[in-house]
Amino acid sequence: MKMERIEVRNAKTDLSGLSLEGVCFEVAGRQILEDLSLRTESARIGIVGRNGSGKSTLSRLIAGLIKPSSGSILVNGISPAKDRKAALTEVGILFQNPDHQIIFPTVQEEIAFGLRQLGQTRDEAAQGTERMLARFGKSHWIDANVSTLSQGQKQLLCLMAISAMQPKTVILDEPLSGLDIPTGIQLQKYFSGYPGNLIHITHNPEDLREFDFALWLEGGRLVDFGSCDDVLVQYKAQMKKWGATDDISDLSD
Ligand SMILES: Nc1ncnc2c1ncn2[C@@H]1O[C@H](COP(=O)(O)OP(=O)(O)OP(=O)(O)O)[C@@H](O)[C@H]1O
Repeated sequence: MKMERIEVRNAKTDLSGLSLEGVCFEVAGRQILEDLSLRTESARIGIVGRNGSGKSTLSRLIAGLIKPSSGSILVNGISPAKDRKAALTEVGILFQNPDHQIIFPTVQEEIAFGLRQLGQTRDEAAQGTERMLARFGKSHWIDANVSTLSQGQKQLLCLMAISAMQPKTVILDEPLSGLDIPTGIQLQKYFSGYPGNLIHITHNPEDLREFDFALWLEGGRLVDFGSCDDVLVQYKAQMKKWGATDDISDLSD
């Protein structure tokens, strides 16, 4: 168990990558995350851990959607919860369930909204939306009502909406888990070529094949972090061990 180690890959500054310093998160008197500290400049960060270990909560903190109860979080040198304007270009998040993300009734509005948030005019946002749809071969979706899309298609819409904004860091909160195999492979291919940084939450170590850094959460605490290969070897061994027990009451709470 390594709890307090700080990694500085390339002891420069906080201006690139992810930095957590004593991050705690509490809700309704319950400690969800406890004293998370690490620093990395890796462009590909995986987050693993069992159900309920705090992965989604950490991803929302990193995206700045919620604030830590104590401690600080920097993504590429900015505090996403404090500097919401800068966060728009620094960090985007793709949720597991697209219904938690989509807020507009039509495809056009959903993609254009993010671009308007970045300060683009209505015309610029409309052009950016058309370009993004064309890039994914979905120009015919422009006037589609979101309710007519399947889950996988909605996930692709969320991906296009995020990609249009080109954030430096994209957080993937298990976005592939509800998709059919070809769609999952295609999205994974798209992400592996993403020019910015990726933070990928997953239960499947296979998703992190090309990743260089991983952190492992259990019960809201950091069990391990560092080289992805090293962390995943330990993680897989422990998951197998826990999976081999018959005690179903031992499921994470
Ligand atoms: N707003 C909240 N109020 C109360 N409890 C919460 C809240 N948000 C999260 N939790 C609790 O915090 C713990 C961590 O939840 P979180 O969703 O971050 O875990 P996770 O690792 O993403 O789980 P999964 O892999 O199942 O998606 C869970 O026990 C959850 O019930």
